[in-house]
Formats: sequence, C-alpha cells, structure tokens
Amino acid sequence: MGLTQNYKLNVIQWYPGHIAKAEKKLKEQLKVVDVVLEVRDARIPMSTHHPQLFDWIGNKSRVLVLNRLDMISPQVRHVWTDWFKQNNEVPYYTNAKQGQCIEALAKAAQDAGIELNQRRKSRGMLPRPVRAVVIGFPNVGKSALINRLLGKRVVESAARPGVTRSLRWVRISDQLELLDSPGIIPLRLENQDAAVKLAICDDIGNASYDNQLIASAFVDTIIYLEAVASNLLPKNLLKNRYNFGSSDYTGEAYLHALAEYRYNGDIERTARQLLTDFRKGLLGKIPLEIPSQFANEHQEIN
Ligand SMILES: Nc1nc2c(ncn2[C@@H]2O[C@H](COP(=O)(O)OP(=O)(O)OP(=O)(O)O)[C@@H](O)[C@H]2O)c(=O)[nH]1
Repeated sequence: MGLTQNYKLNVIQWYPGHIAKAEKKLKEQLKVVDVVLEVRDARIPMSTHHPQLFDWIGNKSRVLVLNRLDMISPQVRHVWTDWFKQNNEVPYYTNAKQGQCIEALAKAAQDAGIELNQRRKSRGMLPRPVRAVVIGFPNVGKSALINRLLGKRVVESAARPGVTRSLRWVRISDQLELLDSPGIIPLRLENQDAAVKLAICDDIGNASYDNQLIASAFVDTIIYLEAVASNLLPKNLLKNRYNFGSSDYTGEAYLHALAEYRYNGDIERTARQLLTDFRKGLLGKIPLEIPSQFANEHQEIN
C-alpha cells in the first residue's frame, strides 16, 4: 500500500462520455492484443492503477510503466522499485516528454511477445509483430510515450486530460504494433483520496473539482509528507517558492494566508498558482504517494 491521507472532501466524479465508449472498444480490442503496457503517473503510482485492469487483461503479459520519471527524485524511484520488487513486479520508468528510458520499454514489450511467436512457430505459423496496447488514466502520457516509441509525433499529445478520443493502431517496428487508447478511469471514483490526487496531478478534467479545495488538499499532503517522510521531499519547498512557509497552518489556512501575503487576497488565483506550480515541477520533485514502509514513521493514516 502507498502512504495515504484521508481527505474530508465532497465527492469528485468525472466520467466523460467518450471514456465509456473507449472502455467498451478497448475491451473488444483486448481480445487481439498480446501485451498490455499499463502506464501510471510516477507521482501517484497507486492512484493511477485502474481497479478493473487485472480482470480485463486476464493472463496476458503486462508491462508496468511509471511515466513522468522527471517529476520524482532518484530516491523516490528507488523506494518504489523496492516496493514493486517485493510485490514481484518490475516497473519501467520513462520520461515520455524528453524521451528517456524508452528503448528499454520497447524491448520489454517485444520480449513479452517472444513466447507468442515461439508458439506460432511450433504450430507452423509465420511470426507476426507483437500487438501491444497502451492503457492508463487520462493525461499520464500514453500518447507522448507512443510518439517517443515511434521516434516521431503521430498521435496527438496535449497538456490536458481527455485528448485521445479514439483507438488507433501504430506500427512501431516489424516486431511491434501498438494500440493507443483514450485514458480510462473507473465509472465511479470510489476512492476519494485517489480522486483528489488525480485532480492535483491534472489527471482528471478540471470541471469536476474545486481548485481551492484541491489546492488546500495539496498543501495538506505536503505538510503531512513533510511530517512522515521529509527525507523524500525537497526541503522547505513552499517557503522556497513563495517566501512563505506552512508551519502551524492547515492546507486551507495556508491557502488563505498565502493569498493575503502574495496575491492581494485572491484565493482562487492563489489556488491555481499552487496547482500550476506543482504540475510544472516548479516546487521541486514531489511524490504525492510513497510506500508506507519508507516513511520516517511506520504508520498509515486511513
Ligand atoms: N514532465 C513530463 N511531462 C510529460 C511526460 N509524459 C507526458 N507528459 C506531458 O503530459 C501531457 C499529457 O500527455 P499525453 O501523452 O497527451 O497523455 P495521454 O495519457 O495520452 O492523455 P489522454 O489522451 O488524455 O488519455 C502532455 O503535455 C505531455 O507533454 C513526462 O514523462 N514528463
């Protein structure tokens, strides 16, 4: 389990119509797919796992990708790698924006399909390219990753969730074909802690939440992580950016106080600024989830 904090927030729900259609088509396409590349956001690897994914993919090969490598520190990468190892998983970290660690992923996808062609050969059939599908929540970087795998921009990638609206096959090489799919998300976001993190990370549409609540929750998360896992966070990250520290504040109180201090009392503007600065990485490399056993205190708040 990742280290989490319970938010006392009202319900965040987001399920645009195109996602329902895409989910249906995706399930159909899965029948002809050999390998699933599950892409998650490295800042929130637990919250960007779709709870039904394992049911859908059955015993097909799966390659786990934690994208946005540039947004977590090497130390956080290390603790997640150890955690996944304990759970018999090997995560592939990528930075789809800059194109880092892409070859290793392409090889892993291809290797996962080697067995497929061995089976075909034993039945006297000709080898064919491995068919892989890229699955993940909206905005985690699926299209950017495919573009990197291809070495050129063919599928639209944009800084807002919900851009890819249909499924399309792309030939990466003679050995590998990829299916890009729109982000999928559970019909109901039962886990509201996860929903808040998705909102903070811009992984769900912004019409579904209140910026001020989400910015307050973001500051609460930082305060909380600073208390239990300060070794995994940049030091004084709020003070460094805004010249205004968060000691003795709750997230909401900090938002209001920062608005007074820097933004003429404009709380909405302050909330947007905090969220934008985090999303652009201007506050430093901040994980919003870490495995509980790596925190200073071995406690899970739930
Ligand atoms: N910093 C950083 N940004 C990334 C990375 N990968 C993708 N992005 C950016 O994240 C945004 C979303 O990327 P997309 O590739 O469109 O995401 P997607 O998962 O296809 O999104 P949907 O089409 O909504 O499902 C774009 O602005 C990308 O440039 C990464 O590794 N690091």
